[in-house]
Amino acid sequence: GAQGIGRAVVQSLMQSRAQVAVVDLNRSCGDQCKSELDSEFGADCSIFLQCDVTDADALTAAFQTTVDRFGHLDIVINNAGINEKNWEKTIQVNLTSVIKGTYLGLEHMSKEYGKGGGSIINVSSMAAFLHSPHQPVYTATKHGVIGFSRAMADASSLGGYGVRINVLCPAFVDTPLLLSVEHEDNMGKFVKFKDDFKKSMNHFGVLKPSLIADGMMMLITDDTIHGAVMKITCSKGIHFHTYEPMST
Ligand SMILES: NC(=O)C1=CN([C@@H]2O[C@H](COP(=O)(O)OP(=O)(O)OC[C@H]3O[C@@H](n4cnc5c(N)ncnc54)[C@H](O)[C@@H]3O)[C@@H](O)[C@H]2O)C=CC1
Ligand SMILES: CC/C=C\C[C@H](O)/C=C/C=C\C=C\C=C\C(=O)[C@@H](O)C/C=C\CCC(=O)O
Repeated sequence: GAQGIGRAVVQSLMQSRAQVAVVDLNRSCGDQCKSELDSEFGADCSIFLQCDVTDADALTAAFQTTVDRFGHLDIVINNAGINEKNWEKTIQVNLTSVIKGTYLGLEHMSKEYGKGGGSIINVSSMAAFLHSPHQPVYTATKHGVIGFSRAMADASSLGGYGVRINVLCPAFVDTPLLLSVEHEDNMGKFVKFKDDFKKSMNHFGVLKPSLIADGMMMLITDDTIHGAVMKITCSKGIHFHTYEPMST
C-alpha cells in the first residue's frame, strides 16, 4: 500500500533495510511513495507496481516481477482494503484478494514448493471483534480474514511449509479510509449511521499508522509468532487475542 497503514509499514521495513515492492491500485499515490522512498533510501531498494489486487493475473505478475527483481520473497503483507457501497467489490478486495495473495505468497515462499520459508501478515480489523451496524459487509470480510488466516497457519504447520501466517486487527487508524464514512458512495444506506460511527471513533480513539507498523514489525521479526491474531487498540496498545483451546 502506497498510503495509510501500508505506507507506514513500507517505511518501517525500509528503515530495517528490507527491499520492498509497493503494490497499489493508485498510481499517483504509488509514484509519490516511490519518489519519497528513492530520496530517503536510494532507488535500488524498492519498486512500485501499479496493480489491482482483484485482478488475479495482475497480482500473479506483481509477485513474479518482485521475485525477478529482488531474487526471492520473504514477507507478504496483504493489506489492501476498502469500504464500498458496491459490497461485492468490498469482498473481492478485502477477502478474495487476501486469499489469492496468501496462496501466491506460499507459491514463492513455501517449502512445499522448494522455497525457503517466510512470513505472511493479513490485515483484518477490530471490526471483527466489535461489529458495527455501519459496515456489515466490511465486518464480514474482516471476520473472514481471521478465519482463513488461522486455518492457513494450521495448514502451514501440518504441511511443514515453513511460512508463518498471522493476522493484524487494528482499531480505528488515522488514514484516508476512515474518511469514507462520510460518503454515501462508500457507506451506501448505512451512511445515515455515520454519526454513530464517529461516536465510536471518539470513544475508542484513533491510532497512528506508525503504531500499526510497529505491530507489523513485531510479527515479522519474532519468528515464534505463528497463527496469532494481533489486536492494536488505544486502550490496550499492541496485544493478542486469546482463543479457547479447541476441545479434541
Ligand atoms: N483505517 C482504519 O481505521 C483501519 C484500517 N484497517 C485495514 O487496514 C488496511 C489498510 O487500510 P488503510 O491504510 O486505513 O486504508 P487506505 O485507504 O489509507 O489505504 C488502502 C490502500 O489500498 C489501496 N487499494 C484499494 N483497493 C485496491 C485494489 N483493488 N488493488 C490494489 N490496491 C488497492 C488504496 O489505493 C490505498 O493505497 C485495510 O485492509 C483496512 O481495512 C483495519 C482497521 C482499521
Ligand atoms: C470505513 C471505516 C474503515 C475502517 C474502520 C475499522 O476497520 C473498523 C473498526 C471497527 C471497530 C473498532 C473497534 C475498536 C475497539 C477498541 O478500540 C477496543 O478497545 C474495544 C474493547 C474491546 C473490544 C473487544 C475485544 O477486544 O475482543
